[in-house]
Amino acid sequence: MTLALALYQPDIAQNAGTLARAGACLGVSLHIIEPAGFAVGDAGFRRAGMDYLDRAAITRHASFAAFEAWRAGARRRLVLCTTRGAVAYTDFAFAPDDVLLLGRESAGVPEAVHAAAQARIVIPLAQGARSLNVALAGAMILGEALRQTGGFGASR
Ligand SMILES: C[S@@+](CC[C@H](N)C(=O)[O-])C[C@H]1O[C@@H](n2cnc3c(N)ncnc32)[C@H](O)[C@@H]1O
Repeated sequence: MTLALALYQPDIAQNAGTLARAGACLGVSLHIIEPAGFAVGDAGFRRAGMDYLDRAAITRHASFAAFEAWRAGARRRLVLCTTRGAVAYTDFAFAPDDVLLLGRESAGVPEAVHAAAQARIVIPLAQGARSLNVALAGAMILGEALRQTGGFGASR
């Protein structure tokens, strides 16, 4: 089993498409927790994902509850990437089957989702900076998780 990315109610098709392409290139599945602010057939999603979307493993979950039901069945840990994280991502010990959850561009995740995660990790930022673009944050954290777990070059 390999790492997975999950997007909580993403607002911006281009960000989700960028992460779908990253997932396809790096052998990582992508879970989209609905409702999203765009249809998965959206032109911006397809433009960002390009032909890599044909190779992407994308699962759409109708709600956070549905996503949690899948995750419970799969027995996978939920690692929330959040500007309110307690642990720097470089100090966190990733497991090869972790699910890395990214929040919504406009609002992150609600408290209940924050509380449901087994870990909350942060990319420490310069003083006064609020947050990174979600696709960039996802790429940085996924890169570290793949490095730690020997996941580069593996397939799903
Ligand atoms: C644009 S940010 C959301 C901003 C939102 N106002 C908030 O405070 O959560 C979108 C998502 O990118 C990820 N992200 C952005 N910057 C991050 C950071 N420094 N550390 C960890 N995750 C980050 C988080 O998953 C976040 O929910």
